[in-house]
Amino acid sequence: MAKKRIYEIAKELGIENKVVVNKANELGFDVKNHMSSLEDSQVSQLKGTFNNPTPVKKPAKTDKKGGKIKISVTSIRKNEKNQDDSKKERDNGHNRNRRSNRSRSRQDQARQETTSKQVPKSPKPAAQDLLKQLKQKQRVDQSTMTQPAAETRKLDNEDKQTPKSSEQTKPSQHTVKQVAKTETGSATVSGPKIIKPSPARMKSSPEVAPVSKVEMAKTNGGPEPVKEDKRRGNGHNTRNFGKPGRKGSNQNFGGNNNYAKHQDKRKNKNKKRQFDPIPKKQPTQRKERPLPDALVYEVGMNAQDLGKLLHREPAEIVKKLFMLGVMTNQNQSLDKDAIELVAAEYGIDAQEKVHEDISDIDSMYDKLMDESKQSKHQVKRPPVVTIMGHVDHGKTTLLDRLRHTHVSAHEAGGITQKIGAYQVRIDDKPITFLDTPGHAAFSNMRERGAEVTDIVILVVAADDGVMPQTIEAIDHAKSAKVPIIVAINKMDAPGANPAHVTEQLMKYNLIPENYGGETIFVNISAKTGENVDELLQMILLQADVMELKADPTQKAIGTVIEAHLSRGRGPVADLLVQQGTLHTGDPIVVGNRFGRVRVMTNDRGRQVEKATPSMPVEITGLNDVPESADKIVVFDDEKTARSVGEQRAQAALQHARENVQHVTLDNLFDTMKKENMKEVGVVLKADVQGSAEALQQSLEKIEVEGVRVNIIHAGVGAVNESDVTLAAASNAFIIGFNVRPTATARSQAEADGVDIRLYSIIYKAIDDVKAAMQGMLEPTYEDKVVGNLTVRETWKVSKVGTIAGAFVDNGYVSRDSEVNLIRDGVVVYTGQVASLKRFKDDVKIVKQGFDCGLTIEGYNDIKVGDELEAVEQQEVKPK
Ligand SMILES: Nc1nc2c(ncn2[C@@H]2O[C@H](COP(=O)(O)OP(=O)(O)OP(=O)(O)O)[C@@H](O)[C@H]2O)c(=O)[nH]1
Repeated sequence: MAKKRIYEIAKELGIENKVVVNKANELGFDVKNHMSSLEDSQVSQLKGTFNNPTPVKKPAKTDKKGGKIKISVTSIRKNEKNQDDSKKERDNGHNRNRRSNRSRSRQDQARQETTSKQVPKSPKPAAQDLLKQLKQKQRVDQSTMTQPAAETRKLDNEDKQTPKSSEQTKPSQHTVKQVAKTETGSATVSGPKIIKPSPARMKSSPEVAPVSKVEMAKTNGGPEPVKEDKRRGNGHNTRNFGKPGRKGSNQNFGGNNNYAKHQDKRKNKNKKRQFDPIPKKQPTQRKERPLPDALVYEVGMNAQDLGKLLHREPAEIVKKLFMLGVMTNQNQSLDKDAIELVAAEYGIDAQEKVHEDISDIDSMYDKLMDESKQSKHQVKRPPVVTIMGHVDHGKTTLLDRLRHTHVSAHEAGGITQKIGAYQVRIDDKPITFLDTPGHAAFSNMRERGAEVTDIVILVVAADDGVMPQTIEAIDHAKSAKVPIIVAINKMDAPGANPAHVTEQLMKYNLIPENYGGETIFVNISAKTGENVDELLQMILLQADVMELKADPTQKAIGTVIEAHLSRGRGPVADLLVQQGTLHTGDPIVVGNRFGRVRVMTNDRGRQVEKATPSMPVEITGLNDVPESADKIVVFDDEKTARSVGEQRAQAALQHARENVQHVTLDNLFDTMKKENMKEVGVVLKADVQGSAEALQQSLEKIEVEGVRVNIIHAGVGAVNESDVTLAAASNAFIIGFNVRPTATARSQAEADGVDIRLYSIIYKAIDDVKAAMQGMLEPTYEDKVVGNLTVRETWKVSKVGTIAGAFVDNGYVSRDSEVNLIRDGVVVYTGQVASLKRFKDDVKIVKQGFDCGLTIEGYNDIKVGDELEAVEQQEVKPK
């Protein structure tokens, strides 16, 4: 048999180590401390010296006050814990607890020694009674136990009867513990106090509940009862509970019953986990959603983005890319090739999503226009007509006639609201006329990208024929590829010669049908209304040929014809709906403005709820006045419309700032006042250094009302691009003295709006700058020959004088022109044009290739063959 150490013997005897050591020494054994070991025979001898060979029952504690002895289960458990944990304590080195145990043992022993002298070695009657009660209760509990639990209990008791060391018997840790508890429990029953043996406490007491609920449940084969760990954290330091190696200082191993309970619970819990009959819930299998038909991607997406689109895990995408030779992680942006590889790997198409700039309403307009042209919902729409022609040929008269006869005649009360366009009805078919005659309006609209006109009506006066502006109108219409209907007007006039006009027009490739051409000619009188209906019919015919269609189902797009600010109604825009249908309340962006269609009025002044294609309407509800030719696009919501409008307005403002007008000598005075300038910037270039310096000194001396000249740069040589760039950036102008700008500098200056002034006399430059700063710079004018004429005929008319019948060889002559009369190469006379006529009508201007009749103020000696130079004064900038 192995040797036994003193402390083991002491433990068995329930005596303090020191006492045993002393006794061993008394017996002559070689014992130094509690760690000293003894032979088996020595142990028996030593044990024999103690009167009580069985473990000593400690005397019950006497209550100081009443002398009443209380035995608590807690105390019992504390003691058994002391016993049970002593080994653990050794290992764990919890000296503090050990010290406390030792001191407690010392006290107990001292008490025992005293008590052994005074009282018999048995528990006090009161304590015995209590124990009895306790045991009785336990028996009751035991009898109520389930059969398997009782069996377990029985087994346990059997174990108790055949005590074994914990090392030898290890059927299960729990059982060992229970056995240990049972052994020590009987020895240390007389422990400290407990007030009330609660069932919970009894449960963990070795005598009361050797079998835990867990075990009971296990034996039953049923599921473990729900753990009653409700008190967890109640009065405990829950942080450190049950964490081996992290025992907090507040954990009292020696006497903390709660800790023991907790340990039990933990063990039970672990066992429960180990033997839980309920199978663990399997992780739910993730159902894979089907792949999309196509991968609509944007360059720069990462594996996570693609995972979302493809309904796949990002890791799977990364893996796929890895297999394809693309090393990436989930967050790394992927290029087009990598994304398309992934799509191909999944066997689906890849479509790149092109980012659409919603603020680019011009592109949106074009896109919607194209879409509507492809639409299946297209229906016939009214034609949009512009009337063009030479001055005084009757455009306004025709428009007035149409408006009054064909609009007001059908509407009671006539036109109440004049808007920039109106609809005329013939046989109940509407025609939209733009109410702005002349090619200027047409070309202005075109210049801004607005092509709203379907048909041009070219008005030519039958008594005048083709005139310069007629030709211009033809050119404009042709370049816009808009078909022309010729209306030969003034058929009622005495000198009307439609055949002549037709002949003239044929030169411009406008060939009437009866001459084998395709152009429609209608002879009308805007004044009398003759054939005006026929003209309208011809417009409808032309429209039919053109198959003008639109899709009224889509969102409206249109163009502003005119806009103004109304005092009562705010910004008002006259617009033409070109495709789709515009509804009241639609959120819109118009050019750089935005809003919601508040009130919509048609060309007859009636409020309407919707406007269909080719319908001119007036709308209110915009945040500001738009410009003519601005595009209109409808948005889904007002918020987007607002943000787009604001974005566009901001961009326009930025653009305007970039194109800010630079200071020039001409605007210097105004700019100084407006911008509160303190100095005038000048870039100075001269032929020689001396001139540059002289000019610089003179200019820097100029001071007008506290404003001085600041020479930003002075140098020698031609004005070059960098001078222009510098001047543009510094809002300065350039003075060149005896130098010229280079060709590129000149064009750049024009583009940037930089003023270049060239001088060859110093004082002239200084005077000009001074005068400009004082706002007294006079513009320079120069006589310029604008046309050359040859006198072909002369008439002498009384009271009028001599009328020269002249032909304009080149350029033009106007009513404001001055003429030089040249005879045999000599300027004989210079005077103002007194009157200018074409046939019988006064005209403002006669251009190259036309005859005219003119008189010269104060000069009648005009002869056939005389040459006339038409001269006009034009403002010139020094070169
Ligand atoms: N006899 C006659 N005179 C006409 C006819 N149509 C217009 N006129 C006259 O021609 C002149 C000019 O007519 P407008 O309608 O002002 O001509 P316009 O082309 O609009 O002229 P601008 O506005 O200057 O471009 C006016 O005196 C009209 O009365 C017509 O059919 N017969």
